Amino acid sequence: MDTRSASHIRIDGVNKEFVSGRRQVVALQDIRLDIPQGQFTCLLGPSGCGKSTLLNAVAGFSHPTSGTITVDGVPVAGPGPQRGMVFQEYALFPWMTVEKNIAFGLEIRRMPKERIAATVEQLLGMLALTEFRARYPKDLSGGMRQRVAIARVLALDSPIMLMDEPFGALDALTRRNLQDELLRIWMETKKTILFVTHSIEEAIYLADRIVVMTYRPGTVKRDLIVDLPRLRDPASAAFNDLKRELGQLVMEEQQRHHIDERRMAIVD
Ligand SMILES: Nc1ncnc2c1ncn2[C@@H]1O[C@H](COP(=O)(O)OP(=O)(O)OP(=O)(O)O)[C@@H](O)[C@H]1O
Repeated sequence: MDTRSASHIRIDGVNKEFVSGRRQVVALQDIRLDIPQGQFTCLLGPSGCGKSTLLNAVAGFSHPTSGTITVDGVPVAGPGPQRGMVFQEYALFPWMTVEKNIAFGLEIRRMPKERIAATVEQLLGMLALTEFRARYPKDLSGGMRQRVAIARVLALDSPIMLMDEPFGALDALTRRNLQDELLRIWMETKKTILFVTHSIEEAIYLADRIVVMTYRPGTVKRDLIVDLPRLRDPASAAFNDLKRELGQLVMEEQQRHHIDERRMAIVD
């Protein structure tokens, strides 16, 4: 797979405001992040701190109110082939089989049939889906559906993968299996990954770097490098030290969230 193309993300002074009714929400305020090629970065924080807003802006689905986002120096003006997105809800076509779902993006790109077949074959193997190739999404477990969603993005060979709580709806065991698969794929392909989660453990297990965000306005509260060797052991002392430190930071923001909700209930 070609991973040499564009994949350095630069987020420079990004602000995003939403107006809903009488209220103005500052979802992002002055976000500055430089994400080098091949880095696995997790955006961590409680609900409402702007993680999805930032990811959607990098994807090009929505535009910042001000500031710029570039990929290898080129401003993001909309969705683009170098940025693949995996959502929490597996965005599969229910009327297509597993292999058709994986092939779809390649057919749109008019890739030659033999190359599509070879790519689909490789991905079915990589994600342990070969024996489920003829099934429809409704006949798959949540974990398998998410595997198909990941395979679909990998098929397009985007050098950047944007993942919005992709394992949030899965049970603990399936989640850990998919985390391990994602790590293996990332090590093989060296894609740049920007991954949203509100799970502290998931962030420490996966990331090279964790960016903790504040609740309203969404700013960078802490930006740290995780230098524990992989595969990481959630039972180790170093893992738990970091978990405690991050837990404290996230808790502070969660409390601000609760206070804000109570205040709004009184105002309403
Ligand atoms: N389209 C919108 N219109 C108005 N406000 C919005 C809109 N999208 C997001 N917001 C607000 O912006 C803030 C950030 O939302 P966002 O969804 O990015 O947070 P998040 O950290 O991803 O939370 P979650 O984990 O719940 O998805 C929230 O206060 C949210 O209510």
